[in-house]
Amino acid sequence: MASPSAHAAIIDGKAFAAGLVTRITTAAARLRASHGLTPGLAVVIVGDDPASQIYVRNKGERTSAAGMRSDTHRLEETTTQADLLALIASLNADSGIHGILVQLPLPPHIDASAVLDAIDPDKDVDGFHVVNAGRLAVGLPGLVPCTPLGSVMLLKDTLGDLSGLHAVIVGRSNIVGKPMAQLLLAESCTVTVAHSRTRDLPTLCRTADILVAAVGRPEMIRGDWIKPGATIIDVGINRVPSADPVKAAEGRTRVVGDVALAEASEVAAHITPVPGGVGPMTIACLLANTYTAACRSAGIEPETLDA
Ligand SMILES: Nc1nc(=O)c2c([nH]1)NC[C@@H]1CN(c3ccc(C(=O)N[C@@H](CCC(=O)O)C(=O)O)cc3)C=[N+]21
Repeated sequence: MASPSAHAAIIDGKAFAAGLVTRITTAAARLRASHGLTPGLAVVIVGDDPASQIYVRNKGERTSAAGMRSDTHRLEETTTQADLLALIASLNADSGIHGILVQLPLPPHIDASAVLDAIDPDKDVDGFHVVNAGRLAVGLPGLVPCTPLGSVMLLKDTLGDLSGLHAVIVGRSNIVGKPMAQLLLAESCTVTVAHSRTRDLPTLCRTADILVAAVGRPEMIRGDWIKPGATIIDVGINRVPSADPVKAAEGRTRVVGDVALAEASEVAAHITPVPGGVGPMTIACLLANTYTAACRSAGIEPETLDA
């Protein structure tokens, strides 16, 4: 069998996230020793979507392991918007809670943006509040959405200075695509945001030095869409039937990204895998934002968490 002509380096998000969590844990311990302050995160989940339950449990365990307070509020699927808003008001007023995360998606009878915008922006560790979106857009300090924040950390660790590089972001969501565009603009990239109406997406993607895939379509981005030597950030987490037909018939699944990893690896210089790439960075950045929010609540300058 012919050996592949080139092979991308895998960007090990899981290892980078582990290092970041260690630095956060150390910084949080120092904050407790110096100021008697323990960062506290409240996670609110409405309903019992199994994937959301796993993610929320995971997050609670990580928060506690980092020496922070973790409260999980599990509400029934039928919870009213008024009850959810009342809980958020009480968490906003709780001085022991520095971060509030309302797990998405919310049930259809609840207006998600009304709920997100009810969170105190200074406790909005997801960075989804309209005030934090505005702060990011104009370059003011605020809280930055975790997935884009973690993705840019990986890019800077891999490439160093990003200035002048052409970044193509596929996906224009408020939680990934748009904030990712703002962060990469702040790094002086030339940024193009593509979406479902973009014409000739493969040709556009081939102009990208940095390609960010955040569309939620399994393996949509193929090897021949990629510029040789590009760096690929795959934000997608898609559950698909197992590659093994026997296991698939038993209902077993696997997780794949928005990028066809094996094909893309033949062309790109660097690529984040799924799993083990951006996902672990999202959780690490949630802890980082909780630490940052706790420091700011007390007027303390957060320690640098850079590698
Ligand atoms: N308010 C809110 N904030 C969120 O940040 C948020 C949310 N709602 N709703 C759900 C999504 C999903 N999400 C993930 C984060 C990390 C992994 C992760 O670490 N995944 C691992 C394991 C993947 C697997 O095997 O399932 C990996 O990529 O390596 C996955 C999913 C955060 N979300």
